Amino acid sequence: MPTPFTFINAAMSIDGKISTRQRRQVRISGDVDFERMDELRASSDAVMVGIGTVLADDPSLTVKSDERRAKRLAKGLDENPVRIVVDSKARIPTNADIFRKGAGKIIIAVSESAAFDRVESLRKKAMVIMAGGNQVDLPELLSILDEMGIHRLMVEGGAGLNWGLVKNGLVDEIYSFIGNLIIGGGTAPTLIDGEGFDEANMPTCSLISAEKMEGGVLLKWKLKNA
Ligand SMILES: NC(=O)C1=CN([C@@H]2O[C@H](COP(=O)(O)OP(=O)(O)OC[C@H]3O[C@@H](n4cnc5c(N)ncnc54)[C@H](O)[C@@H]3O)[C@@H](O)[C@H]2O)C=CC1
Ligand SMILES: Nc1nc(O)c(N)c(N[C@@H]2O[C@H](COP(=O)(O)O)[C@@H](O)[C@H]2O)n1
Repeated sequence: MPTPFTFINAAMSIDGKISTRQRRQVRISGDVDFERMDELRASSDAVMVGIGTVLADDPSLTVKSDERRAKRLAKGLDENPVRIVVDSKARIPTNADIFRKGAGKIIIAVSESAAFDRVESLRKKAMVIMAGGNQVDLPELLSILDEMGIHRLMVEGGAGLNWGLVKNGLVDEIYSFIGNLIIGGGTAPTLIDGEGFDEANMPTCSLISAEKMEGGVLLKWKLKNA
């Protein structure tokens, strides 16, 4: 089944953490990296995050630049890409910023384990896609998205969703900005968490580019099996 071209974009510390041990957001990127991220959002059909990121950071996932939103409108697109939250148990608060800020389509992907009344209240706010039994079935979700015309998918974390996608071989490229700080903490989320790969199954990548940026470095990787 075809799936979209899917890339993860994230910012991490020197030691590979993407937030603090309390899951508090850290400003790792500088203005240049935030502009690059905004351009990636504007050029994508959809932007996806996990429910952990929504509960921790309450992102709006909107395109921030007026000019980029205007360019999308001029092309006949919505001003924001489709915003997608992977939320097996339909835990997203109905007053989350994603519902309150920015125009455009919103998709909440849930599983059969989500409570019926939660799903019904979300249907008033967004399109709901049900895929999977206990957890969202990511291969099924991505093939549904592809059928819907979403062919370029930007994933903005967090650590658990990144793992689920990489584990299932659904990621084509990973872009990570490594900022010049150390967060530390054995329980702080890293770029990819989950249970981890056995040595025999670890995916390998080829380096697309390495660029010095704002005291840090932007690495772009292509997954070899993609
Ligand atoms: N520095 C950066 O670039 C970014 C940092 N973050 C940070 O990441 C942290 C959130 O990461 P996590 O807690 O790991 O949450 P997450 O955003 O990765 O969401 C994980 C949740 O997604 C749901 N899910 C449903 N189906 C799944 C599947 N098949 N596979 C995996 N997950 C599935 C599960 O409920 C799971 O707990 C926050 O602290 C946030 O600040 C998030 C985005 C970007
Ligand atoms: N790329 C990047 N750099 C950082 O330094 C960050 N702290 C984050 N965090 C993620 O950015 C998203 C913010 O979205 P909105 O501005 O609310 O649209 C959110 O997903 C954070 O986790 N990213």
